[in-house]
Amino acid sequence: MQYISTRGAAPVLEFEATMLTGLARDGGLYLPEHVPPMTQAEIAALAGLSYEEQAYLVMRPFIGDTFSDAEFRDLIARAYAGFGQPARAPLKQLGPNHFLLELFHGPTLAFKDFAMQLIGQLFQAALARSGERVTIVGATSGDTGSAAIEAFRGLANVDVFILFPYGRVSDVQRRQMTTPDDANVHALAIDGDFDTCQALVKDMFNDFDFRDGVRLAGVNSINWARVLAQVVYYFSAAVSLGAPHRPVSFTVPTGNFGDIFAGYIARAMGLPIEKLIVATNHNDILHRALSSGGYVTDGVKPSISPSMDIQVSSNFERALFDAYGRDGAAVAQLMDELKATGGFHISQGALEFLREAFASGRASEEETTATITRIAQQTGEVLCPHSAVGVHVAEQNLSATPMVTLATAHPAKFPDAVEAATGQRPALPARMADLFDRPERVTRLPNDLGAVQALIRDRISV
Ligand SMILES: Cc1ncc(COP(=O)(O)O)c(C=O)c1O
Ligand SMILES: N[C@@H](CCOP(=O)(O)O)C(=O)O
Repeated sequence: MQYISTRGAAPVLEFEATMLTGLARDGGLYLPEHVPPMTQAEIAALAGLSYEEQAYLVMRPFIGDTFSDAEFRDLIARAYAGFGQPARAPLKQLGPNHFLLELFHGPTLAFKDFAMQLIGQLFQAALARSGERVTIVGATSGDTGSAAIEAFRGLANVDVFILFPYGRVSDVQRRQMTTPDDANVHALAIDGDFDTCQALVKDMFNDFDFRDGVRLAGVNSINWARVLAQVVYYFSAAVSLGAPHRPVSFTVPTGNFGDIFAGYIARAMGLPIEKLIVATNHNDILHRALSSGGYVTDGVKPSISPSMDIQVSSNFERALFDAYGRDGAAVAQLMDELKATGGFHISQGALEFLREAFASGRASEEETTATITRIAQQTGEVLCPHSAVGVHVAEQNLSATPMVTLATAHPAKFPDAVEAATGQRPALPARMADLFDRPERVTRLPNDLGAVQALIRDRISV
């Protein structure tokens, strides 16, 4: 299995190098050269298997000979052993044809754990073999950061630097990043928004002296392995609802487009997904782009679903690559235009391609709060604000096809928004009960590439 860049001008890589590289050297994102299909019989055979076995069967064709079969099975088992639910991703019924896929039972209470716990294992195995050390740098709007820290804390051959927007993550999210006391964990509060943090990370990857000097690695969803691990739960949910004999639709609370792009890969592998519905909060660039063809940034507005406060949605580039017939030069031109002018127009042909797979909707702040209130009253399920955005949009798109909405975080990560909607403050799990008593360790930095790079060099003594 070989991986190519969305901008067509970076080396073609095998799985291991793709995973350890993160962003391609031409600024693009890696994708498999061909998506390996699963037959109807292979999909049907997933029903009733453990999540771990489904994960092995779905991901195996993508990893080439990076790991032996036994090693890969073992790494998957280790990755999910710490999840609080035997089903890993339980499916709950919300309404007659509407289901909720709970993805928040991992160690940091968000869907990010599904991928991050696995790539933590894959990195450790690969680095143990090569004897290399890496510097992981990640941008977060709140959840990726804590998931990455949890997956890599305490490892001898990894330093992990997480850039989060100062004052724009919830208190629980911030403390999850600032309270681990491991020497290899570095939480950096940046003056700016998530897009600022993500741009700094990409700039570090595009500075080859720095990149090679510190042996930079990325664990944002620019890393293909992150997307791959998220493909699995689309299969697990769909087969439990009757796939491949019955199609299913998914609504996905969306920011950086990584999670929904994993659904797109599942669909490309042959999973009968009728529609993938992008659900945004009032940072609705993706909804506007799919509605009008204009992808135009207009500044990140804080919301009660802060993890989706994103305007420059990294993984949309992967979808554009397919929509433009895998023409890397065309994608590079769009991305240059985005950087220079803050937007671009999607061609009619590409837009039609995207609309065949994706639909979209948005939820206002009021609609999000009202959805948390109503669903708690009707079903007893307490949604986090991101999941509520998803449920609101899904409800506008219900049909005869079963709809699965992804519940992407635990409500206790966003207690203020949930309390405002339900009158009840959701409790953190017992293992996190002392989160607010632990001392915080964080460095505040301006939006200045040189300052961030200097700090990283200093901390790792390069
Ligand atoms: C809780 C939550 N929901 C939804 C999203 C959006 O997911 P994606 O960025 O993959 O579109 C995020 C951030 O990634 C998140 O943390
Ligand atoms: N919502 C994310 C933003 C980063 O997304 P990623 O999937 O590219 O890591 C977060 O919580 O940090």
